[in-house]
Amino acid sequence: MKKLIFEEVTKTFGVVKAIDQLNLQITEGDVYGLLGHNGSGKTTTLRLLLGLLEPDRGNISVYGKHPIKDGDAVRRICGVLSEDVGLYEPLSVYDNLMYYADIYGISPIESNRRIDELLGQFDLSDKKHLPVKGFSTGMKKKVALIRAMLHKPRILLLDEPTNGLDPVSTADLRNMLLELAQERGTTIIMTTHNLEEVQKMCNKISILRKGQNIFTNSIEALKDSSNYRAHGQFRLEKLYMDIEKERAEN
Ligand SMILES: Nc1ncnc2c1ncn2[C@@H]1O[C@H](COP(=O)(O)OP(=O)(O)OP(=O)(O)O)[C@@H](O)[C@H]1O
Repeated sequence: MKKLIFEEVTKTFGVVKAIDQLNLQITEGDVYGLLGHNGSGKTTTLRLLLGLLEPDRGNISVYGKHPIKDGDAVRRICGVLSEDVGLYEPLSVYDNLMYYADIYGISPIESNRRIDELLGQFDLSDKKHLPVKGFSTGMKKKVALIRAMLHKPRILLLDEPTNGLDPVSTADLRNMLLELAQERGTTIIMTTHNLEEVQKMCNKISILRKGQNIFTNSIEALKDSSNYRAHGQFRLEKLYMDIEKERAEN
């Protein structure tokens, strides 16, 4: 099994230590939730993984590749949904997607096939030729998700993927991502504050605090533990609150 590995990684911005001796291991096919308060280092972790930032210390390996030295190769196997969706607003959905398909080096025939397939899955087929400008937040997010998936990446990095999506779209996205992980072995790493969704979607989580990994476990193991139950059911929210409270007291 291929792995994404962070070993004792540190990244500072001036006096701010955004990532502090971070250790993380993510296995191919994991649907991995990166949790933590605002400013705990989640987005910085994703940017380091993509080679968009260089660590001050420590090692990062993405399926055996170095994000800085092998930056292009790493970014080719990654699909990214960033917090700011970054679409060209005056262009249509189709033109936005074709622009990126071309950057990814996908042939026009394959691009058209893939765009139609994904637009269908995201229930956006009838919006194909409309400019993105008038779209709702959730619709723009869907277009950005399609863009991230166009080149069938082996790793999907999703910053707050369900933010702005309605419940039906959230459930559709969850099913689509789980299918990708289970059938294609796509690794999915998501940062989110939506703990209920993490509990439904992820098989493993880490909680970051001040740039450190303060807790890692599988959802399966957590469900078996009796410590984090409310009304007899496992509640990730309870675990999160307990851990944050414990840390704040120490
Ligand atoms: N380019 C930058 N320049 C200066 N400081 C930065 C930069 N990027 C991140 N930081 C700082 O690093 C810390 C971690 O930020 P990061 O964006 O990784 O947190 P986060 O966990 O993603 O937060 P959120 O949940 O709010 O998105 C914060 O203190 C932030 O202010």
